[in-house]
Amino acid sequence: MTTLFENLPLPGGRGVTAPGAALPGIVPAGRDASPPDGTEEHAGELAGRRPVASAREGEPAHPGDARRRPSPEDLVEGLNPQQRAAVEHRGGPLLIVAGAGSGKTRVLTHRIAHLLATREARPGEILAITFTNKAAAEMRERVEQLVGPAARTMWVSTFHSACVRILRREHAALGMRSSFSIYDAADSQRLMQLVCRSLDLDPKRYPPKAFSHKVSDLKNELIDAEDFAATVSDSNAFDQALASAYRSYTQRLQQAHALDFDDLIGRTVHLLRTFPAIRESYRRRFRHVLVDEYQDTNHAQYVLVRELAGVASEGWDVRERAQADWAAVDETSEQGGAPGAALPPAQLTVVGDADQSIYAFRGATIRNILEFEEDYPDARTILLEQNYRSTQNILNAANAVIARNSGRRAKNLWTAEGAGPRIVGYVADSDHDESRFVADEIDRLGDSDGVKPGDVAVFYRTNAQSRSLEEVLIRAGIPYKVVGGTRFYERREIKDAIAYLHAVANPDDAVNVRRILNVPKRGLGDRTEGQLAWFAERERISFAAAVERHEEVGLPTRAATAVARFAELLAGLRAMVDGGSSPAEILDAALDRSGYLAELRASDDPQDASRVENLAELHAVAAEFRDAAPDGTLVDFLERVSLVADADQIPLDDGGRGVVTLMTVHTAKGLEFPVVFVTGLEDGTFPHQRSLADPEELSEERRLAYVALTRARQRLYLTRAAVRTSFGVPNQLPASRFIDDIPRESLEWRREESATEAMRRGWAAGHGGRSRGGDHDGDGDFAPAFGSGSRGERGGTGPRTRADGGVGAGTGGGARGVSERGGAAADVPSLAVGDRVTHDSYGLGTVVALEGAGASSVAKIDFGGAGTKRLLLRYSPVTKL
Ligand SMILES: Nc1ncnc2c1ncn2[C@@H]1O[C@H](COP(=O)(O)OP(=O)(O)OP(=O)(O)O)[C@@H](O)[C@H]1O
Ligand SMILES: [Mg+2]
Repeated sequence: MTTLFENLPLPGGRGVTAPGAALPGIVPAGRDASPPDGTEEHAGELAGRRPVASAREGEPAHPGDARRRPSPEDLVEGLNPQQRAAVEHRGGPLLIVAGAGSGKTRVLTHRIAHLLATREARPGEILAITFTNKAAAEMRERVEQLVGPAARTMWVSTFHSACVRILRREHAALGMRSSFSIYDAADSQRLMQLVCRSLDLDPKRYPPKAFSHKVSDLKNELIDAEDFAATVSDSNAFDQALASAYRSYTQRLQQAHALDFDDLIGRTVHLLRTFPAIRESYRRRFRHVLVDEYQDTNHAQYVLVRELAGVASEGWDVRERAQADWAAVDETSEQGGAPGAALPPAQLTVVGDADQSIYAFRGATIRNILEFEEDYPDARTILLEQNYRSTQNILNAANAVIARNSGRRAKNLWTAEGAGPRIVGYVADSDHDESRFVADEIDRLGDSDGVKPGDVAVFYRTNAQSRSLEEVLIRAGIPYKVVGGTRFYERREIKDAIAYLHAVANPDDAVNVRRILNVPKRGLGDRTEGQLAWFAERERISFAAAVERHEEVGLPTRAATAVARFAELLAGLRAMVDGGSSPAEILDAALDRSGYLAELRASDDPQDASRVENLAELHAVAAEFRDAAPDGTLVDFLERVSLVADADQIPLDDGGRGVVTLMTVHTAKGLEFPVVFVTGLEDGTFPHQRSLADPEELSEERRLAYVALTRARQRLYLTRAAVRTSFGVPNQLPASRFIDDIPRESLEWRREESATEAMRRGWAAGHGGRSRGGDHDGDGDFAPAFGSGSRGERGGTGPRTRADGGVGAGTGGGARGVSERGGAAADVPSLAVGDRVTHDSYGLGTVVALEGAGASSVAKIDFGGAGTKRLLLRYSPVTKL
């Protein structure tokens, strides 16, 4: 078969490239071998249930797999006594709490293998939950290595993937289509925007984005629109607006046959709570529920686990549990799974580390781990204290940083690895200088110690920090990969292409149909869209149905013709679905027949060329899907791409040397690397600016720092920039308070800002500063003044220029706060929000926000037609009117 992309080299020269290529952890819906609902295989499972030892006799051997299966004894070999106890524990719920790198994930994997090797469980009875699809694939692979291909029928997945699987099976009970769409965060924000617009809400007072977050928080607490509306007081205008937006948002999702990410969990909880027979069937199926990274579960996920596993009534005798388990299962199977049958709870194993809870902003609550014992009174808790990942110096640093959080269980991680090299600290002049140090050091380690790029990870607090690292790595010729950032699936062309597929798979998906109505341009503007939307509302039909019935809408001729062609296009693509075409073929047809690809190809904008490449990459993902799942439907494919988490973009090993991984600390959870650079260790960067005044947020930042430091196995670098440019504005930031906590003897400064340097810089700022007059908007960059200028000048070649008059009185000595020395503050116009100003190039504007003080004051100014700009006032020709 020929494809549209035949003549295009695929990016990276490989058949399938990293984004989405691995897409592990999700099996296409309906393709799972073992339905949980008491039919077919499952019924057989129950009927064939015999005492433990003979349970698997009838299982087919795996020809061609001649490796000796490890014995249960092999599986606990090399584990320490606590790890071993955790692997061998049977009966009541088990909580494993332990610091980073103590083998929690390893214990979970070995525990699964052990249950299988002792024949106490069949693979189909195991549900293991991990935090990312990548972690799921890794765990499945490791179990497979240990016990062979039987592992394939286990459910190892993320919460979201497991819920999608359940919902696709049980959709009928909830009155949903099995082909429901899944809206990611961007989709749901778009929908919220539409909702707010149609409710005529002033976006300044009621920002749709904030509403999206609030709705997500409510859903994580399992509070639906009606529940919420009932709690809102008449006098609270904000909450009232939120309540109506929430209600309308919920309706729109339903009309679109779509679920957002939070719904995946919430609807599954609702399903299990509302239909006892369905709940029982899953409880009968999953006799072992294991959850990794339990500290990051939110309330909805917590309830989900409880619903799936069940809770023992008080006084349940743990020792009798195993026996009762079999008896009860036999009983229920005879009753055909009647609700209310006395089924003992599944064996629940959760592992986590309260010190690594870093998702409070998504509603994760440490409470789930701290109070596990209260919630599960017969739970056993096992602590692991030996760390197998890092050197003692790294652990000393991590222990010291986390020790300052209050209200935690003290832990004392130790390692038999020895002290290892000391942690290296580096104070750079600027963010570019910092990046350069990282690149130089990676090079040096390669030459002197044979460290491969794939051994190295560079972490930062926020995605925006990756850009200067990228620039420097590209120049240094060091292969790297950014995980997160502008994610592949968030690129415009990829979202457009996927919107086409959604529109084809699910005609009721209004958001996606509307997204592509005029993409590529068909001369269908807001007016036509509005007319169609209005018609849909009046007729109580979907937007796509309105497109089909366009003749009745009363559109002007030109628009009518264009809409007719659009309707034809969608109908043709839908016919391909019915005709059994693969997602890859449908994708090709959509991009071809719509003219989307042709338009990009005809363009001479270089960005459009890379868009074509990205689409080729998406085609490669679809083609790979076709090869892996020849019967996979369009819905299956969309499900797979919707659920790719950031952490799944970590590249596959490239020719054995790998590539440097750049990622945020959040994404790094659970991973480990021989060499780790933690960059941007400044108060205001990491810890994040907005956490500085809030003790709870600061505690979370501290946990984040603990996660960052504990990813390192052998070498750890901590770097900071004395001046960091963010959003085009240079800021002078003091050292991160986390650095101060690290024991001196574990840390060696490769370059520390000396007092003389600080003084010299003070002199430079006072006497040799840049002339005034430049301006900087949010998209601009200070690189000419800072980045490239300071690059390569390390070692102090003369005075350096500074835009920010504040200098280092405190930067080396640990004093906090931005100094305002330098005499420039007087030049800064004093502004207030709402002031009218004039700017030499942008004209008239209104101040909408202010940040910083004195020489580092930044104003956000709305210049109407010229857009909203963020300006460093000291360098901007702004005059107050
Ligand atoms: N008993 C052991 N013997 C040898 N290596 C071990 C042992 N236990 C764990 N390890 C190794 O230590 C490293 C850390 O283990 P693992 O990733 O399971 O820790 P973790 O507690 O899950 O960490 P995190 O909190 O970061 O998720 C891994 O490389 C693992 O293979
Ligand atoms: Mg782990």
